[in-house]
Amino acid sequence: MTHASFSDLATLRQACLSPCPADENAASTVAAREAILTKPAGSLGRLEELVAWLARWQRSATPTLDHVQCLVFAGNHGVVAQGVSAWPAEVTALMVDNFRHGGAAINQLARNAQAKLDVIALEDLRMTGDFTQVDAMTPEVFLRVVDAGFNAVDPHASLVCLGEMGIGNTTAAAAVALALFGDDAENWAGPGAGSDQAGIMRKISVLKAGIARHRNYLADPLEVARRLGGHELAAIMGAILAARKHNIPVLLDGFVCTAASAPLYTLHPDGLAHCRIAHCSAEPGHIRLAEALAQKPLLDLGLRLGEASGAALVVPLLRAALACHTGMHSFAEAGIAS
Ligand SMILES: Cc1cc2ncn([C@H]3O[C@H](COP(=O)(O)O)[C@@H](O)[C@H]3O)c2cc1C
Ligand SMILES: O=C(O)c1cccnc1
Repeated sequence: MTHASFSDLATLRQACLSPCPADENAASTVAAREAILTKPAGSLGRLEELVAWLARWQRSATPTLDHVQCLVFAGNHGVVAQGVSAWPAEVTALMVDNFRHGGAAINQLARNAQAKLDVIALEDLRMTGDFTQVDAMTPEVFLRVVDAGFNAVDPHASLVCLGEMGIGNTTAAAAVALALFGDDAENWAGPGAGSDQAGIMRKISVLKAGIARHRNYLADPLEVARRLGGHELAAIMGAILAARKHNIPVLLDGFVCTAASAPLYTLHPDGLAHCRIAHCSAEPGHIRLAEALAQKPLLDLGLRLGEASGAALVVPLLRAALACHTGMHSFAEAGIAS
């Protein structure tokens, strides 16, 4: 039995508007040690910044990666009825089974990262409402899935990798991005899991119809998430809030995961400071979305999968960064005049 964390939208909004501050002391202790290690200053590039980021959000000058949790949320989307995915909605449940039997890409990548994989199927994989016709979620369902995401985070994790599975969710993600950041629907619509040009054109029409239908409510990022998003996207938002509360840094995966996180940034500019975008998805809107969140994705490998695959791939990189930081000798220890 999980406990309810957000009893109403006002409580959730308050949590989003008051993210706890970083531990800058831990980050500066790490930076001070970085400066005396046997290398030219700054020569490990972003690896140095990543160790400081871990320290800042774990609130420890000696960050660890002992307990890495990969958390994949699954949900189904009513908007699939509009022909926006190359795949039928049934594939969501089949992939959840595949995750449970160890057969998906994320099973291999999580094991490779020495991470625990938790898969949460939301609302028994019932569909959201088709956002061209109705709200994707009622306030009750929205709060329930945000809660499910919040409660899925292991409070003892050293790092959480977030990801998703949900046929049709690149359309929900694009709708959220379009509502929050504007621009043309064409710039947020991509092939997702393999839509052809005709499928992308349908997606663009669906995005425009969704924005038109909900236009009077889109100034509020929580309404954007509730009306246009999805169960797994809302759960990702809840997980990000929980991670902040439990001092856990977060790796966001690709386009869908980043779009899910975006309402927290528009509600508070510091709301995603404990999160890093792990990689730049091949989904064309992702780089634009990362820029809107003032982030630079860590890897760019042309992945377009989701499932937390890109996030899990960054874990070995973080282990490498930590190994240098903790294992290297100082100039004094090595007898090198600096
Ligand atoms: C077999 C399979 C495995 C997947 N794993 C992740 N996705 C990814 O593709 C889906 C989104 O694309 P769209 O919006 O075009 O439906 C999501 O489930 C996402 O996680 C998959 C998709 C498929 C088909
Ligand atoms: O980057 C993503 O999140 C993505 C891309 C394609 C399909 N599903 C997810």
